[in-house]
Amino acid sequence: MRTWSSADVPLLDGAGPPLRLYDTATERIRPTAPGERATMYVCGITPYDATHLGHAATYVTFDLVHRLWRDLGHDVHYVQNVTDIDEPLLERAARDQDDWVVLGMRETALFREDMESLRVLPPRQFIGAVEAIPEIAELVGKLVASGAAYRLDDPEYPDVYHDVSSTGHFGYESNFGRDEMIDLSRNNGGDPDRAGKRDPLDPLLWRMERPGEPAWESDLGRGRPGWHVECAAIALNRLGPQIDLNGGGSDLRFPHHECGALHAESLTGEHPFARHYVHAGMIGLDGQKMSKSKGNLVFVSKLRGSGVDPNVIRLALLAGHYRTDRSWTDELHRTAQARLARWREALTLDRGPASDELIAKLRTHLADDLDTPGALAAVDAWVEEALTRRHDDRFGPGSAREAVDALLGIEV
Ligand SMILES: Nc1ncnc2c1ncn2[C@@H]1O[C@H](COS(=O)(=O)NC(=O)[C@@H](N)CS)[C@@H](O)[C@H]1O
Ligand SMILES: [Zn+2]
Repeated sequence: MRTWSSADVPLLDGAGPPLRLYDTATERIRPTAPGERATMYVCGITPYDATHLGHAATYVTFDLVHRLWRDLGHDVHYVQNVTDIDEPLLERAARDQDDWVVLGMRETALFREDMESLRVLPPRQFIGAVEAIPEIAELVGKLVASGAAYRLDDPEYPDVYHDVSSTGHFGYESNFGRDEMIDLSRNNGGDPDRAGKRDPLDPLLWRMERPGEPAWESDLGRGRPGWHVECAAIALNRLGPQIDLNGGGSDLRFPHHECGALHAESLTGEHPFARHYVHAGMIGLDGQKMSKSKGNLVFVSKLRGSGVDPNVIRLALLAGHYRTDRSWTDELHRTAQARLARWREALTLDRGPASDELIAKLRTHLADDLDTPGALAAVDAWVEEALTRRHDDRFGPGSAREAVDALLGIEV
């Protein structure tokens, strides 16, 4: 699937400290120690109701990781999927008498536009679940052959499930207790109550064809893949058996990333699948999580259509820490608007304070688990200095502007 076009990223002199991030599995902030090549798999959208501000906040978060790893000189291999076949998509298409393929394409096109406007750098590969079905089916076939996966003895729909005991590590990624996992599975597309499963938590790998549902030929029989295995296959086949970072919003902590790790580790025998599992907090609207089911969505495209500068949207989302559940409010929007205007005034001066201290502070704050509040405050301080006292460093404003662009993705 076509990815989107990239904003230019200014190259800055020098380098900052290694990027340290909170890892859900080890429950600690640890250095991300990628080699020359840094590998990152971030779960993409299910293409309907795209792109709301929750999606935007999560993709901007991982854009910061992408930009920081580049600033540290790594070759970043970033892969993202599109879940262009799944229950929720089929349901939405049915509700709107839409063709599910057309709906997916339309929303994916809008998502690309929104990502470009927010200056989110594109993944190197942007892969749809449908186009990946052959490789997903192949992975499931290997799990069946290894005995880690099994067929339900349901004569009508002998679906294929993954035995969660097959790696001996199930639960390490999310650190949730069993009851909580059962609950989350039930509320996030799982089927813990289905009769015949070895363990209620066993995730679906392959769903045999149901009347009226899209289905694809495979050695497993006509059907379609489960949700989690699509991300395991797409990541493994492009990034290798172990990756530096598997990311998404915190609602993917369980079951999605736990089951993805199960599928990957069961196939490769390598543990952990990802050295960092990174989860971004939920964006709400006036205190309620922004979600498709609640219908309280604020769309990037609507804000853009009403003349809001995407840099304002990005700056507003950066004002809170990425792991904090937070709300989009008018106050947040207005504050970002004023902040961007003030930054623009100072960063376009032809003389101002020197920038090297600011650049060092930006790198240090962002390397500390993406401390964007600290980073924005550092820019505020430089801007105040530039607008209230005389400085005559000819290169200060220009190089500060390049750093704000390269590291925060904000273009003034
Ligand atoms: N309110 C929200 N705040 C922050 N992130 C959100 C919010 N809602 C969804 N997300 C994140 O946005 C990304 C896309 O969400 S999604 O469209 O529902 N799609 C999926 O979760 C799957 N296609 C992942 S394979 C996910 O990382 C999800 O965790
Ligand atoms: Zn995913």
